[in-house]
Amino acid sequence: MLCETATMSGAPLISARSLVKRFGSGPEAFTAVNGIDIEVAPGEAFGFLGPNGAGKTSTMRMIGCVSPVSDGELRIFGLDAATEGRKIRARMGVVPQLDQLDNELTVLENLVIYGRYFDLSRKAAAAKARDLLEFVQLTEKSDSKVEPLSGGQKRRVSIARSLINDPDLLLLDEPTTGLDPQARHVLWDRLYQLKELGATQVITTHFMDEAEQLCDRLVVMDGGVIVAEGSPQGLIAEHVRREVLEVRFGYGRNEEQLPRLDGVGARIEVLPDRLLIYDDDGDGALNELHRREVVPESALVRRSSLEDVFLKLTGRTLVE
Ligand SMILES: Nc1ncnc2c1ncn2[C@@H]1O[C@H](COP(=O)(O)OP(=O)(O)OP(=O)(O)O)[C@@H](O)[C@H]1O
Repeated sequence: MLCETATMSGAPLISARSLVKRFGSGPEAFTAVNGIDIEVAPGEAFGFLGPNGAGKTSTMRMIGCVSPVSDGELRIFGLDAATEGRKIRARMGVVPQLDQLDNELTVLENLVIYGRYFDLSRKAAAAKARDLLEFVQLTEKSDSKVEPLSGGQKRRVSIARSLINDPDLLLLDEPTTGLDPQARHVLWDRLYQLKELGATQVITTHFMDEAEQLCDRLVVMDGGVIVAEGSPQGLIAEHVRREVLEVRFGYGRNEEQLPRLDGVGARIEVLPDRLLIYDDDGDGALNELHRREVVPESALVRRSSLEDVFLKLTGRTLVE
């Protein structure tokens, strides 16, 4: 097995209480994470979803024990992150937002050298590295330099590298940012496979589809605080209706349609480029538009998503 999750009699793997990250001091101080509480159970895929600047990376860096906690308590594997960072880091795998691979070395060498940091013998590190490259489907690139690899391949090397110490916890910061759709799907597949093998994953993302695909449970962050928490489907059921009818009447001309739409759907959200009409029966809402002889430029019924949850909770879209 690639990852064996620590089972600690049901104790959370990560537990944060009133966690704060402050940058600077005095009147110049900026609070990036403002008193969040989280718990991550062994085997869980846990996500931080939020727009740029929400505080996801700052939180992740505290969990990764590379950025000190400013206030509150953070325990990982039952250990205090403030004092036991070294022990915690030894049991974690980290895939940072930007790949930190050595372009001059081969793919295999990158993994072997990393394994040496964890006191693996060269032979053991090489054997482990080969297993991991097979897992991320890059065996044929083992002896290639990293430099010419595609973004998706580099990401997979980073994932393989993060697993070299058989981590009990894997931290993935924006794992698919900058990748094309096909590379994203390959990566999702590998992460899903890891989860099946029992790995505990903490993922930050500003892609709602990624959060829906990968996370068992997530917190939605905005402005350094948690605005919602639950499973992707649970959050959608709690905060928005099952379906959305998206209609466009022309940029900037959507709001003026509202009087004609009174009573259509359960709730209407106005965006500059479209109206979102939430209802458990999107086709029913569309039929009602037809009955009223309201003819938009375009109309589309889709399933509600985490993007809709975010919009409802903050009044903003995730990617603005
Ligand atoms: N070293 C730092 N010094 C001062 N401010 C910082 C520092 N690092 C982050 N910040 C600020 O803290 C806030 C949260 O940043 P953070 O990187 O945690 O957000 P994020 O949710 O990960 O966003 P992104 O999706 O862009 O990575 C931002 O306003 C950012 O400018």
